[in-house]
Amino acid sequence: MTQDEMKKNAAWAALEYIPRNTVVGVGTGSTVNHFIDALASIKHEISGAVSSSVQSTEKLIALGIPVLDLNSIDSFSVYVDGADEINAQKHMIKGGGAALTREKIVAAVAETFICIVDASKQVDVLGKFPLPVEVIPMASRSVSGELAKLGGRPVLRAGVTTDNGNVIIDVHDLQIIDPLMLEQQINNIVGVVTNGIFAHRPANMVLVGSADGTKVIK
Ligand SMILES: O=C(CO)[C@H](O)[C@H](O)COP(=O)(O)O
Repeated sequence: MTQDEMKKNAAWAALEYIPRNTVVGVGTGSTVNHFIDALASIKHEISGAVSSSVQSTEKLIALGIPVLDLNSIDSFSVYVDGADEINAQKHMIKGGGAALTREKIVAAVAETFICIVDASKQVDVLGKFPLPVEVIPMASRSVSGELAKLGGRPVLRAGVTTDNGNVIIDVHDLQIIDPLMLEQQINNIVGVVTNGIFAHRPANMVLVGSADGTKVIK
């Protein structure tokens, strides 16, 4: 079974956890693209979606799923998104698709975060995947200097501008022993919008697609 088939299995398994007649929070990425296909199969049973990126919004609309403004709702029950890495505490690294800030905003409003991944995303210690940090463009040099002081190797992601008009700095060679502390520490650097550690808002449930089926971790 290919990695993409495992992603697809995890994504379709998420349908079982979508309450009907509610708004659904939708993340970004190739796993989520499968989830949007799955969501389209029950589009008449949901009230619409809130989206974490222009990319997901375009796909949702193309498949006939109404996209609501996050500011038009107080809260919603379920947010479904992928991850680049996830540990046993359900802390994640996200932002491989450069959508981390909107993903964190939408996830913050959701009651439940369901993370959909293939088995390769499960790790003991976060940090092998370079940590994405969204940065205001004029601060990229100063922020890189501060990130280097934390022990990482910052690399500006070439040719990428986020949906918010910012740049992404990927921090290589980090061993993230304390995700809660590092998430806060990086967010305190002036010029950082947010970073891709999701520890203060971990997943509540993980659906792991593998060759042996989809495992549910609650
Ligand atoms: O955080 C993300 C986008 O910003 C994605 O969830 C993450 O990169 C995983 O992507 P994929 O499902 O394509 O493996």
